[in-house]
Amino acid sequence: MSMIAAFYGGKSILITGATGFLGKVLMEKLFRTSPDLKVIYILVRPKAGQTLQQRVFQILNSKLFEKVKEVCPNVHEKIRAIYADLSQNDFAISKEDMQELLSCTNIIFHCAATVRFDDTLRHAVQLNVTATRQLLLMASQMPKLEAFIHISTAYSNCNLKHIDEVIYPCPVEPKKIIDSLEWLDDAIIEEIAPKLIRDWPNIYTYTKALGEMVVQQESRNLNIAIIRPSIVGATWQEPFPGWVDNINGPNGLIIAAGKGFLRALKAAPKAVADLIPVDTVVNLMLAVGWYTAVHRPKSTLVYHSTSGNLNPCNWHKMGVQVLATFEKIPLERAFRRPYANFTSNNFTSQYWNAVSHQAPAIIYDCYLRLTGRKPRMTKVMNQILRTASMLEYFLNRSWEWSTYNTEMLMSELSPEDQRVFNFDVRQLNWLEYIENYVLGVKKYLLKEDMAGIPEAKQHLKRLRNIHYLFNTALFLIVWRLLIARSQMARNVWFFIVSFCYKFLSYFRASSTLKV
Ligand SMILES: CCCCCCCCCCCCCCCCCCCCCCCC(=O)SCCNC(=O)CCNC(=O)[C@H](O)C(C)(C)COP(=O)(O)OP(=O)(O)OC[C@H]1O[C@@H](n2cnc3c(N)ncnc32)[C@H](O)[C@@H]1OP(=O)(O)O
Ligand SMILES: NC(=O)C1=CN([C@@H]2O[C@H](COP(=O)(O)OP(=O)(O)OC[C@H]3O[C@@H](n4cnc5c(N)ncnc54)[C@H](OP(=O)(O)O)[C@@H]3O)[C@@H](O)[C@H]2O)C=CC1
Repeated sequence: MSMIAAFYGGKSILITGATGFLGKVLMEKLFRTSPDLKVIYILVRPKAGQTLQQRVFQILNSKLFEKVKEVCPNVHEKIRAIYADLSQNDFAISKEDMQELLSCTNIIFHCAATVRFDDTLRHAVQLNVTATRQLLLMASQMPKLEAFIHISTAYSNCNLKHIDEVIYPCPVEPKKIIDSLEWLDDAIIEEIAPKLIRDWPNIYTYTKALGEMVVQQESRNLNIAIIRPSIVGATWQEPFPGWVDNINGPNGLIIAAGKGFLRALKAAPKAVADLIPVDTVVNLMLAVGWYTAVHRPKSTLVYHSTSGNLNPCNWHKMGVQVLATFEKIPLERAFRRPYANFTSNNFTSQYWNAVSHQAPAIIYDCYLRLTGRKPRMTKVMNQILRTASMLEYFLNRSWEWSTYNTEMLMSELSPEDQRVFNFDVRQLNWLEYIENYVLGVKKYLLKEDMAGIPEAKQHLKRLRNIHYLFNTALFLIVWRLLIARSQMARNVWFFIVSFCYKFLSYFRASSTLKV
């Protein structure tokens, strides 16, 4: 019997960010392995014209939850959506709901955050810092609380090269920043933001670092742990391989590459691609929840959920495997044939951007204009390039994350728990994982039908022929122009033609002799 699964039985669990990528997989695993848990409270806001109930209904009726319905048929009754907006005071939770949360919660998983790299400092601080402080305050008023698990990111200290499982201090106290945001106006905040974030690459990683500091400062006598995942990718094994549902991180780039929009990337081919499957992160979270509640470590432990030091893969290997999968299972209606060119050189990268991205987009837009349609490719391309440039920082560096606590926890688990809550990334086969990942992007994110693969392959063949035709025509035009204008080009041309003629004559003569 799994000790961890048994631990969550009968428990009331509060999850923030349950409608997000990580949150959904966490709920799924909890319901599947501990169907006898009491209730999962989720803090949700209405979104995109959907009420809380509609949002929950949509999640529970998605493919991700198919297995859950078999083991926990009354899952609808065990999930309690509470209206909350984490950017508001007291999260705008009603008094009754707050009372229930305070008196019943046993475990908190705090996943909610803004993960946009370019969010405003005000909003990112509200979500990633102030909301964490507010939740800790609530936690301190929960008599039944056994553990508070805070989800940070492995990149919260990406201004360092080697990162240990400790909380690093930030140059400016989070409290000072929270206080100053109350009276500074938005224009001034945006002006001082670059000075505040110093050597952090973006507001997201900076505010996640502040969030960790808040956890350390406001922990009181709570049982807290921090988990730092690196780049969270599709599911590895559970509930099925390749599940993914948003375009963050690698997903958007995989689509852009598969559709042939993105054919070159400023990335160091040998840099470590520190991806971690979402189910691995969730298994670690549940194991940490159990360990923190049962063993009550004296201090706040930090756990790295990373792959680089145990089972490294680099961007080159990843790119090659992504392309190999697109050969077998192409995406539909590609703009160009998928191709990957990784370069860390500024000049080469700009060259590829002009030749491989901007020029084809402009040519295609001209074609759209000529055929009476609205041009759109340049806009799409600029958006993709903007996204790629936002991710560049992470694609051109490698970090070393120590994993002592994570490995210690692994050794504390029973063999059964090591199997059910497997977070040993050494067992991950990258080639198989990436293939399933790409397949998952096609099936679950783009919702493309597998029956369309022969047509997609046919389309790629047509694109290849157009490519050859275009290149030949371009070559001939350039050459013709050169010959018309330059004596030297004419000389070279005559030399090549006479050389070919002589070679052919010799070849013909020698083959006649043999006969
Ligand atoms: C040779 C090239 C091909 C290579 C082929 C092989 C592939 C190789 C393997 C794959 C490489 C993978 C590289 C991944 C690198 C990932 C590094 C991530 C680093 C993580 C650090 C920390 C990790 C975390 O802790 S948290 C989660 C990370 N957070 C994010 O990922 C959020 C990032 N996104 C943003 O901040 C914004 O979306 C932003 C700033 C990029 C764009 O904002 P903007 O307001 O301009 O646009 P949006 O409204 O958000 O979107 C507009 C438009 O763009 C599409 N889009 C959004 N994000 C992405 C994306 N990541 N990739 C591609 N496209 C994206 C979005 O769908 C919208 O499209 P519409 O059609 O207009 O709806
Ligand atoms: N994805 C990744 O690669 C990584 C993620 N992480 C961390 O993991 C955690 C989860 O990330 P992930 O699931 O990918 O992110 P998502 O963007 O998928 O999910 C974010 C969640 O936070 C919720 N949220 C955001 N703002 C509010 C608000 N004002 N009120 C209530 N809820 C809000 C969202 O709700 P709604 O659905 O309403 O928007 C959503 O449920 C984050 O803390 C992130 O920093 C760490 C490393 C890597």
